[in-house]
Amino acid sequence: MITTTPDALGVSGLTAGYGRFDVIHDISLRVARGEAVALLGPNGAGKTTILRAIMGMLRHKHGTIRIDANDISGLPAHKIARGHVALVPEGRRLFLNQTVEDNLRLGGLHLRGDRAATERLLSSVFELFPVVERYRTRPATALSGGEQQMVAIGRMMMSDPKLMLLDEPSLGLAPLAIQDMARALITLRERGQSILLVEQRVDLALQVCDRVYVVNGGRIVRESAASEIDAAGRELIDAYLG
Ligand SMILES: Nc1ncnc2c1ncn2[C@@H]1O[C@H](COP(=O)(O)OP(=O)(O)OP(=O)(O)O)[C@@H](O)[C@H]1O
Repeated sequence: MITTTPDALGVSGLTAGYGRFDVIHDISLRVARGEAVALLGPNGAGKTTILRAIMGMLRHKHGTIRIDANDISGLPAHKIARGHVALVPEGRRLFLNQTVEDNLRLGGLHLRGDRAATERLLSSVFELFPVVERYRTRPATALSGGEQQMVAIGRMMMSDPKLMLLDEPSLGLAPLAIQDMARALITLRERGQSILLVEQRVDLALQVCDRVYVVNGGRIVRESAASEIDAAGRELIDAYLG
């Protein structure tokens, strides 16, 4: 008997927008289990809107969203966040006056005090980001942008999600911090984490991801395996990104 593993994410025919205006149209995409996939596209293309619709933060008009074969299309955002999907939003949104550790523990609230599970997840964050462990008692505001991004990714890891969504994690970071973050994402993927990454930096997306979708004008206009993107393909993507 052939058994197929369900995709971590399957989006089909998704149309959504703000008020009466549709911003994304008939979006279909998938992230296989353990795969890292990028959404590339210019400003205003609709990438963040796709992430918001997946998270249930935005009601969609048409289409279905499946996580691990479960249809989550109608679920409210707080149910989708609970163990299904975690989002690192653009700008990170940490509680800057709280300690690094408190920010991380907030990501594990759904564990409802299960100490063993919380400590296991905290250890895996500290293993990936030793600097986060070193600064665990400091207020988040005392950390650099790159370190704060690590805390934001760590907070997402604390919810042990089936799928991680990241919205432009490289934004505003220095080149060295971007490289650190890329390495962390590659390690997460190697650990089997499924990832959907919104990026404007094509080099970062190709370094981290197995596949890319190009979004333009609210539609998917191209899909490629990262390994198949040669110089000409790269030029085409750069042209879309302006
Ligand atoms: N809350 C909102 N209300 C109305 N329109 C919105 C809202 N948020 C975004 N839009 C519009 O939806 C379109 C897509 O925006 P979106 O943020 O999804 O694009 P993006 O590809 O993520 O771009 P960026 O890289 O600039 O974040 C834009 O035209 C934007 O002006």
